[in-house]
Amino acid sequence: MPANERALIDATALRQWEQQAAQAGLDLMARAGAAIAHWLRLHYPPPRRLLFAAGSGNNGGDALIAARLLLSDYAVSVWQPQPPATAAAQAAEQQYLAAGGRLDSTLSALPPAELLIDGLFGAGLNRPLDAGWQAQIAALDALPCPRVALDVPSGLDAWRGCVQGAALPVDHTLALLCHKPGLFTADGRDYSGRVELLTLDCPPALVPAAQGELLAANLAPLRRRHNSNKGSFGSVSIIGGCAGMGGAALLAGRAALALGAGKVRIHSLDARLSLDPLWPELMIAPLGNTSSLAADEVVAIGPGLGQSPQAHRILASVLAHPGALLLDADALNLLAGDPALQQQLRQRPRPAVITPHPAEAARLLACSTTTVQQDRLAAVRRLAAKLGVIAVLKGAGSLLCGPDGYYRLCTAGNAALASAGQGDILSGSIAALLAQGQDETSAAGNAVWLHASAGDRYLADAGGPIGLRASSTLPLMQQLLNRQLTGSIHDLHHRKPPF
Ligand SMILES: NC(=O)C1=CN([C@@H]2O[C@H](COP(=O)(O)OP(=O)(O)OC[C@H]3O[C@@H](n4cnc5c(N)ncnc54)[C@H](O)[C@@H]3O)[C@@H](O)[C@H]2O)[C@@H](O)CC1
Ligand SMILES: Nc1ncnc2c1ncn2[C@@H]1O[C@H](COP(=O)(O)OP(=O)(O)O)[C@@H](O)[C@H]1O
Ligand SMILES: [K+]
Repeated sequence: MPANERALIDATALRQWEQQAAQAGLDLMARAGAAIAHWLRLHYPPPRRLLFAAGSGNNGGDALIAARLLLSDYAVSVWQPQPPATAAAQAAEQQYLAAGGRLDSTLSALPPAELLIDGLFGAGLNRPLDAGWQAQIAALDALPCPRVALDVPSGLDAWRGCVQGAALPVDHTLALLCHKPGLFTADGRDYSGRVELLTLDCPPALVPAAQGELLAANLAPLRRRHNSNKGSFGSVSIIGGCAGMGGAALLAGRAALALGAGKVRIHSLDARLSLDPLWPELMIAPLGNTSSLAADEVVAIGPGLGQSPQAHRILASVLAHPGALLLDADALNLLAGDPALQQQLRQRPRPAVITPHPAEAARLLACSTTTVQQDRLAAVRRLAAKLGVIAVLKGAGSLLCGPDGYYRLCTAGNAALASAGQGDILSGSIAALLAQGQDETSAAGNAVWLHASAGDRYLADAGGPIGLRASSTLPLMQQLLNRQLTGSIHDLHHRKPPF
């Protein structure tokens, strides 16, 4: 996807964009209606019985314009529960009626349709749907035909990805002008189906600066020269693995090795953990003091760390590590409980990476997990600003954000990754990419993408999301990474790839 099509624009900037386009004489609703009609002709060619649901806002206006353009070739019905409330939607209604279209306010009175086009609510949904609307959504949901949402599935918050009372799950969503983050995070993926962007060919001069983007991987910088050795790919120290939680540190360590770190050492809080028999390449040492850490090594602290006084002490001293630093799991829980540690983190010259899941994020922000999940973007921005870090808010539609508020949203991944130990895999993977010289933003973004995409590969191969163990994610990630690099390696040698 080209970079400009990955842009994410906040609600306020989108409104301004809309106004500036209107001032420049661009009729965005006409363009949206035409693009929607074109898309429908291509994907659901005539003859067909189409049912448009047209709401009172501009989302309904888009539906009415598309309906008018398709009147001649399709059997078109329009369900309009309320009259249009904006001037643009009123004009669209007039044109539709003038072209011979019919409107109906009773859904049950309409003939059965072969395709439902949902233009009830779009990006302007601004409060939860009441019981009456929820019943209308349920009635639409009961229709036995495929559905296409215009801009956003009705009832889904375009910006936060939360269902507002009820939402209509669809097969396709046609995002208009730009992608909306709510299509991909929180509940978004469960409702939006396959998302396609209709850019409406807006002249680049009118396009505002983006506040975020859909995450894309850039793994080419990880390609390797023949003339390299393990020292070329950095060292990682994983600090964690207290009694009963050694597996977390081992998973993180294995991930760091699998994703290409030159050397990986686990500093375990449990002296009994001295060897990983399946991965003997991992060096395991009991936790000494942090003076044994080299300044240029990558430190990942947290997997299986526990919250003992010893864990607290080691975290306090590791925050002074001058090299790259990643905090996960119990390191984040300790951080949440101690403002002095937070202050230390903020003062680091080199910003750390933190990888909270929603419950850890809630502890760090002193709010509930529900509050985090109701506005994941606001939460990740607050975390990054409050702690001066690169924050990764994990979960469906992982979000990455730096202290400047610019964010990236991962559209890959699925519930196959909702299994124990996957967070440890992600931590070790980020550490591996940091060790190979990627900066914090790139390492976190690339590792999140590889991890989520490995989950998608599993889903496709296994036919479903059940049964992916954290350990089994590693070979999938390794393969994805190597395949991404292959092109660059062959470019390097000016040879045609053999496959
Ligand atoms: N942003 C843009 O530049 C463009 C926007 N367009 C369309 O315009 C849409 C946004 O239009 P609007 O801002 O008019 O908003 P919508 O059409 O999404 O709907 C808002 C209307 O529903 C009402 N409403 C909101 N929440 C409600 C609730 N819970 N219960 C009952 N009523 C509720 C509002 O008061 C308003 O009347 C986009 O989604 C897109 O389809 C396109 O026409 C093209 C370009
Ligand atoms: N439903 C989901 N969709 C996409 N990614 C998910 C989903 N559930 C979990 N993940 C990913 O799996 C990982 C789980 O991490 P975490 O919750 O810390 O697990 P653990 O504590 O068991 O290691 C994160 O990278 C998260 O983004
Ligand atoms: K809609």
